[in-house]
Amino acid sequence: MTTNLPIAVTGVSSGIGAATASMLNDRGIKLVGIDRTVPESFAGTFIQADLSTPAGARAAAAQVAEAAPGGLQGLANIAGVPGTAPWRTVLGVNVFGVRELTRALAPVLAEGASVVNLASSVAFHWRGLADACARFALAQDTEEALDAVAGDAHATGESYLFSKQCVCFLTEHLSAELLPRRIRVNAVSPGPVQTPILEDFKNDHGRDKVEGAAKLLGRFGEPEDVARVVAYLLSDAAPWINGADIRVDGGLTAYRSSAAIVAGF
Ligand SMILES: NC(=O)c1ccc[n+]([C@@H]2O[C@H](COP(=O)([O-])OP(=O)(O)OC[C@H]3O[C@@H](n4cnc5c(N)ncnc54)[C@H](O)[C@@H]3O)[C@@H](O)[C@H]2O)c1
Repeated sequence: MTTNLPIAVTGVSSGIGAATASMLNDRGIKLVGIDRTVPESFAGTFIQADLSTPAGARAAAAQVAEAAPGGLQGLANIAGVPGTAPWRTVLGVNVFGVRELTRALAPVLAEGASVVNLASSVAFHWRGLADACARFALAQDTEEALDAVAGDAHATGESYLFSKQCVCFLTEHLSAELLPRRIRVNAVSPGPVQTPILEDFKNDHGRDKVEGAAKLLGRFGEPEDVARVVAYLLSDAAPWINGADIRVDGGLTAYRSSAAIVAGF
């Protein structure tokens, strides 16, 4: 949609969120940025907020709505925390932060607006866990939902992976929820990208595995590799892409998954 309404972007103080904000600003788009950390530089209205609780996300949404009285043409849910953080925080920010902020901002998203959620290429096989994702990500009471998965080895021991599997599910779900208003909701799933979170991934998943990916691909992804796709999905150039998950990983998932299939012959 071509309007001069702003786009709200979370996670603008670092990495992919900062690169997305800068790219959108270069294209003349007004911005409302949200992060728990104040950015070193940001062109637009910045709102400092903690998205780890539904109350925090809803308070952020109220401030965004105030900063954008005419409404929004888009929302990019980019803020996220790695699996080295406590699992409740990982699930709180990465799953409920996305759900609560999107639903709280839905009334101010203009008809034809676009929402983009940052998932991850590691969540590629999420459909095998779709029921568990739906049960968790759609729970009314988020504290109850967190308590309910406290004994679940996948949800707590692999909280980052589970959180991004839930984001893939939520993207399809929110896309269906917002379809009557012609609001598109898509996910972008990066492979390893050179941002501060990468060091946590190395600690969480194993240094050799993460660095091996860069050796295979020739390099790590750059924040701009991902920001470019987020900006595309937010734009008029992608009017018929809705409910999709776009992998941006230099071919890593295809390589690993085809190798696993061939090895199984
Ligand atoms: N970098 C990668 O390799 C990679 C790969 C796959 C997916 N991702 C996803 O991309 C997104 C962006 O990651 P990045 O690489 O730019 O990481 P980053 O650490 O550089 O940036 C994350 C941003 O989120 C903000 N944030 C974290 N918790 C918050 C909270 N409670 N409230 C508000 N803001 C909060 C941080 O302050 C930071 O500015 C994340 O969702 C991440 O999971 C990254």
